[in-house]
Amino acid sequence: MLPRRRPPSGSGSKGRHRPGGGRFPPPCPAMVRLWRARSWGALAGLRPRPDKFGGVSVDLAELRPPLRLEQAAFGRWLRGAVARWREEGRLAVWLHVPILQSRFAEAAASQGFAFHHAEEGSSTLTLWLGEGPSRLPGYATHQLGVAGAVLDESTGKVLVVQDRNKTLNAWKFPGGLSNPGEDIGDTAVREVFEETGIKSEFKSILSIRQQHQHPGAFGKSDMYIICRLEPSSFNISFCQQECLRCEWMDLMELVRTKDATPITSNVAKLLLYGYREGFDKIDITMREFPAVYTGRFYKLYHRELPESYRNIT
Ligand SMILES: NC(=O)C1=CN([C@@H]2O[C@H](COP(=O)(O)OP(=O)(O)OC[C@H]3O[C@@H](n4cnc5c(N)ncnc54)[C@H](O)[C@@H]3O)[C@@H](O)[C@H]2O)C=CC1
Ligand SMILES: [Mg+2]
Repeated sequence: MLPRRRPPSGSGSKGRHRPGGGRFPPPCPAMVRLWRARSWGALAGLRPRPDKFGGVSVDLAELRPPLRLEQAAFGRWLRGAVARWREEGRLAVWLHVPILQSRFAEAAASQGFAFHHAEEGSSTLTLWLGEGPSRLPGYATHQLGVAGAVLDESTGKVLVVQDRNKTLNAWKFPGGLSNPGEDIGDTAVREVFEETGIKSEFKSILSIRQQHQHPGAFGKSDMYIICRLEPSSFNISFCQQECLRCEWMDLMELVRTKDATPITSNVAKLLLYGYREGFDKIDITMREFPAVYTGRFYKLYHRELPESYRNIT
């Protein structure tokens, strides 16, 4: 059960008597609102936090015992809190619900909240309180897959695989899904190693494909990047679970074969062009810069920029 809500001090029109006999003047409405905002949170152990966009965020992981809070009691608390935030002109409510408290998501949904996203241990629901349709940003829109076109320049051969779990056995570059927080080049190198046993180094990005409503991305959009990699080992030891075949194939043969996915054929032609005429014709290279706000570094991918242009101030 939620502890009962106490009326704010000074509620009612006359103020109240103190034990010492003195009288408080009735607090101004702003003070009452502030008090209510604090005590509504405190009552449940919650600390609703305003954000810089005019919203308020509530994390149910902060709920203090009794943990066996009834759904109905939570629903009453939420209804009152939302009414107050609406009065205050808040634009949105973000409600973070630990997975074991999911019964509260049902209570929130019945008051108009909808899922924004879910991670392993919690879900986040939102309610838009502003005018017109919600302007809240959505969650992740794409998944990212990265493959490596590993070219052995001394032989003109490129590393290709056929997936085991596909109905069509077409040649493609080894690759797979990026891990959270993983750099593009690191995904390419890792996936190539996991699937083929070949070690390699990231050189550049060759192509980016964007495909919407991708079945393998749970209906979300799929971004598929193919990188150019340089091999540093050559003995294939491929993953039997993921791959049916794996080999070093002559680049010209890959360009000509009918047994390759269209994207593989196109990128093979691009790679052949770079191999013959210079990789600077095809490479989207990477430079690293310090990020201004976070104190971290980011990677910027772009076509080669001549020194004379880089140094323009
Ligand atoms: N046109 C092309 O050459 C191809 C491009 N791609 C792109 O590559 C990326 C993904 O590469 P992958 O090699 O598929 O990823 P991946 O190398 O990370 O492997 C994903 C693994 O998850 C397994 N898997 C997928 N769905 C599953 C499910 N529902 N239940 C259990 N296991 C499941 C797969 O069998 C596979 O072993 C995507 O961006 C995709 O668009 C994938 C295949 C062909
Ligand atoms: Mg794969």
